[in-house]
Amino acid sequence: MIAAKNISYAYGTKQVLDDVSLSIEAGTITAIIGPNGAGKSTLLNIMTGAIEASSGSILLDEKSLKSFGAADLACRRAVLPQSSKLGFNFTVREVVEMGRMPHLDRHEKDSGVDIVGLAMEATDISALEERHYLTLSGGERQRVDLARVLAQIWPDKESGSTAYLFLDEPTNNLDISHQHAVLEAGKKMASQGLGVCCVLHDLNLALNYTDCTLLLKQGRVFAQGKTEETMTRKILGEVFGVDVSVIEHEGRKVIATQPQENSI
Ligand SMILES: Nc1ncnc2c1ncn2[C@@H]1O[C@H](COP(=O)(O)OP(=O)(O)OP(=O)(O)O)[C@@H](O)[C@H]1O
Repeated sequence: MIAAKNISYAYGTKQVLDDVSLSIEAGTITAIIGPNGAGKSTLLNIMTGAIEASSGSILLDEKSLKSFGAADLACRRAVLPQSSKLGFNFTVREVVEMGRMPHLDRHEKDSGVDIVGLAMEATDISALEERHYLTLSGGERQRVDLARVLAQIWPDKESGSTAYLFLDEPTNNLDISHQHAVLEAGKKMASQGLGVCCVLHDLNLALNYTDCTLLLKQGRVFAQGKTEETMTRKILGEVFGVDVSVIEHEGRKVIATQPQENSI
């Protein structure tokens, strides 16, 4: 389990997280949702060790995240940031291969499994393998970045330890079919034992694909628990200031929204 315990954080004098706790369990997919500026990305950055909390702690298998070296941590958790910072013109395969770099000096046994190829298949980019990353569209780049982080923590039965996947708005720039494909890939990784945590703005994707949800409002936990129990008309209405209906349609739950008067 990776757990954030009583996390608070301020940028200078601006308090953006206040006493937030969240556990990501192996085999589950968790959504972090909330309005713009609620602190979702900041929480993700703290949980992955990119920034340090002002107070509180992050525990990975009950040990402080700070006690893990960079190489060990890279094999235990992968992070898809909101936007890629890759500036060099590598090919798609080279970018995805970068995800395997943390494993190279761990004397990884050559199992004959082409993890890079599998990660490309999972994100539907195999046909782009030889293309140069900087020539791709925004959505294609997003899928290549996802393949790179999937390759980084691809389920490995022999390692014996759980890995965690953190995705910050992974459906940005993606068409509807690839949005579902990304969440399917996340669910599949969870079903293979990983713990997955995604910041999502699309409430329908969160409702239909995730097991647990944390709703943040102005840096505080407004609600958390099983997705079907937290993503209710009342709670979503209070968090987002919109009128929400949760309806069943052909076996799926659908969230329909309309603005409340003076909602912003
Ligand atoms: N480097 C920074 N310096 C100062 N304030 C920051 C910095 N980064 C983020 N903030 C502020 O912290 C608050 C939380 O930001 P954060 O990016 O965590 O929100 P978010 O919930 O992920 O928002 P969004 O849905 O818009 O991506 C916002 O008010 C933001 O303006």
